[in-house]
Amino acid sequence: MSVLLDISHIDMEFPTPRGNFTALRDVDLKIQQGEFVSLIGHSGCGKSTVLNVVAGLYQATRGGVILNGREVTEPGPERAVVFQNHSLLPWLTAYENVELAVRQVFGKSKSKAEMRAWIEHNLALVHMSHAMHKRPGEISGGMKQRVGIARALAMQPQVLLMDEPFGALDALTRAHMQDSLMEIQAELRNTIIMITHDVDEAVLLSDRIVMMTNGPAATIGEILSVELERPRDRLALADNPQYNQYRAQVLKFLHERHSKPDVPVKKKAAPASAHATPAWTSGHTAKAVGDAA
Ligand SMILES: Nc1ncnc2c1ncn2[C@@H]1O[C@H](COP(=O)(O)OP(=O)(O)OP(=O)(O)O)[C@@H](O)[C@H]1O
Repeated sequence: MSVLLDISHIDMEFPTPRGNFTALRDVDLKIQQGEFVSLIGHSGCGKSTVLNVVAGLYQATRGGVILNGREVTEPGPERAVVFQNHSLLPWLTAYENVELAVRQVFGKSKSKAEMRAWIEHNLALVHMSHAMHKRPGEISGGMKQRVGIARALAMQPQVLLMDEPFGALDALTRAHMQDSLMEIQAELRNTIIMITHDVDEAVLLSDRIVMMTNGPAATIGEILSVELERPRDRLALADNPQYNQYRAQVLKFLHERHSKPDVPVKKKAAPASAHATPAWTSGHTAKAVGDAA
């Protein structure tokens, strides 16, 4: 396997009224084609910042990102993003929401019939064929998130970036979505970077778990390779000693070596320099974070 994505020695500083705040220091990570990588760490450590730099929404202060030999300087459809909260257009059906993205990417290269087949194929992948003509207001939260994932997949991105994609879902729906994502990844061999706070989710889904230290100047503390056979079955894994050992390793990192006292939570504002969220991102970036600044 070859390196698809090279996150090379990234520093990220944000200007604040009290001077520059260093969110990331020397984050360095090489990701292979077809790998599933999770980022885990305490709230406010800088996971979303890493993802936003890869998405091209932020420019790193130092270092950079190379995708397939080309430097990332702005957002692009080869890096589709799925955020925690879907951002479907409420007046369009599920089909039309996916169609919008497909037209942007394939409007010139696919015929109308090819586009229709492609949209239907991607909605089928996330088990949404039965509800593709419904509007977001008529479907559940999990279904909306499925449509967001279908929309991202339909762009055939080289990398799928997921920022807590299942964080807003109830436990059962979340488990279904995790299973669907594993099935899709087994079929398409997508390269995925996913932020999660959920240790079980990280171990279940990942090839590698990247554990981040607390900020300011957060960096990669440890990387755990998860060598559990695929396909993975959540019920069978519950009694698997290796699974439980991986789980314990991540918990130890988070709660012993890099524990964090509770901090007040405040809303994060997008910096003036950040690019506007483009149509190929799903959901929104503004969410509560522990502010270490
Ligand atoms: N636009 C910004 N301007 C100033 N500071 C920012 C900005 N975006 C993030 N930060 C700060 O950078 C640090 C990392 O934030 P980030 O959102 O990347 O953390 P996170 O690990 O994704 O958090 P969470 O798990 O809560 O989503 C935090 O201290 C945050 O307050």
